Amino acid sequence: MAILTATNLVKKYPGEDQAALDNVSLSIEPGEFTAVVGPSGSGKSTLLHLLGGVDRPTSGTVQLYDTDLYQLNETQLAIFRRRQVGLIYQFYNLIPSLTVAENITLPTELDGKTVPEERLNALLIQLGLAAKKDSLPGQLSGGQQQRVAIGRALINQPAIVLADEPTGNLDQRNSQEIMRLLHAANVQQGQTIIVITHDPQVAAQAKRVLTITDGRLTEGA
Ligand SMILES: Nc1ncnc2c1ncn2[C@@H]1O[C@H](COP(=O)(O)OP(=O)(O)OP(=O)(O)O)[C@@H](O)[C@H]1O
Repeated sequence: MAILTATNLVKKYPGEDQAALDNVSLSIEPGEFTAVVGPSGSGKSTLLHLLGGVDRPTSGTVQLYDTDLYQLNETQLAIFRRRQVGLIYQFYNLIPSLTVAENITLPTELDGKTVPEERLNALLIQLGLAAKKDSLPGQLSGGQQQRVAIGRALINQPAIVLADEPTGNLDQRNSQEIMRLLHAANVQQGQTIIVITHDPQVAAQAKRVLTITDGRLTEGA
């Protein structure tokens, strides 16, 4: 059974004549590792945001397990997203005044829960950030900041991880490290991962590739 099903998704932004997403349907199986490629402006980020409950479609549905995302009200959707969706962005989106540990544990804290110290420490070791636990994002390299963002995305063990150009701002060595961590989450935790990328080397590492052109989705590169 699919973990994520999008049906006839249309997204028209106000004031735009053309739909950013034009009737996109898509089914993702649990544990899939999927890359989404396509030209700039073709609708990749729009699709990712709709799959993750970040924005609302003009029409169409997104179902994660048996929850119809856009039947939820804003509060329900925010809670669902925090628990079930891990989001990773090109420019990390960390909170500058919080330490590495605080950034990573934020989604759990927002749920009124505490991350056990052993789990946090194990994750920091896995991310290669043990020595940076109390550092602020401004004291880290880009690759380190992205690893913090991965920790934050994984801390609640979400059903799906959505990454929008996670390696777009990184050199090849750091890109490889980010991909290694995403693959580890995929293989070891069985997490379902969707990555937007412009990098053919990153797309080549995915089991499935989807292409968006002018808001329309096709299977394959
Ligand atoms: N908030 C918005 N308001 C109006 N138009 C938008 C908005 N966000 C995106 N668009 C438009 O929707 C279309 C798809 O944008 P989107 O960001 O999804 O593309 P993309 O494939 O992710 O591009 P890139 O690879 O450059 O990040 C573009 O024409 C863009 O200008």
